[in-house]
Amino acid sequence: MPIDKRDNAYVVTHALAKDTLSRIRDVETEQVGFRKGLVKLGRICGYEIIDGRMETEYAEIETPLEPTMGERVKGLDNVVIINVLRAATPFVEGLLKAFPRARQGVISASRDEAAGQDEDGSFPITIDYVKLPEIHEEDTVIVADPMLATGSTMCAVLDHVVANSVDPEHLIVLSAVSAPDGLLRVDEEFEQVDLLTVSIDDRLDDDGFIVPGLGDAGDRAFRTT
Ligand SMILES: O=P(O)(O)OC[C@H]1O[C@H](OP(=O)(O)OP(=O)(O)O)[C@H](O)[C@@H]1O
Ligand SMILES: O=c1cc[nH]c(=O)[nH]1
Ligand SMILES: [Mg+2]
Repeated sequence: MPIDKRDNAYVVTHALAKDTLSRIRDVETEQVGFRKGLVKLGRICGYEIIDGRMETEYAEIETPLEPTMGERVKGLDNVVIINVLRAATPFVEGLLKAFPRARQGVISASRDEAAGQDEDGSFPITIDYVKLPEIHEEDTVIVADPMLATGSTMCAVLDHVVANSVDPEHLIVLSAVSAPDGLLRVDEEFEQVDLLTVSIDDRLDDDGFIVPGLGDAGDRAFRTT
């Protein structure tokens, strides 16, 4: 079963997704390996979304030899991918291999870690740039961010995505690693969202980092500290 239901979220259980995540968790995996791993994970997750969330339909096709019935994925042209800068960039590169004709949106969001966490554990989020395509009823919208920790970033992002837009057919929040707190928060604030992740980790540490996690995804992918 490639996608399993766990509490309020769905988990991508493809063996290659688990293998790839284990490789990028490894502290010895340097920038290039880390970034390539995130690209690969995005591609696998894209294929799993097609398999688990989209339908196929029969279509007449003409091979060089004779007409026959084939199957086509419905709605492949109605996919919107939203890239939450910056750590989602390699993840989205992989998703685009599954959805090459996706319309794309970009939201630049970052946790203000210097300001510290509020009493409820959430971070203030700075949003610098928002550019979203028009969202239609028939769309599958995938909001991609490899890390869902406290959920502060994703909730701030979703505020922009749902504002002034119709309810799309699917609104999927896709992450590689999630903390239970973040999944709970997004689920409580946006009940229409389908939460999909490769791993639900144990907990958050005192700095709001996912444990065991993989560290700071943006820093590891962009070689900043
Ligand atoms: O669920 P949260 O507690 O909000 O944490 C998750 C967010 O934190 C990281 O981004 P960061 O702010 O480090 O920015 P970056 O992607 O530019 O590194 C990560 O990429 C998520 O966007
Ligand atoms: O564990 C975490 C939490 C937030 N952002 C990351 O990159 N990693
Ligand atoms: Mg971010």
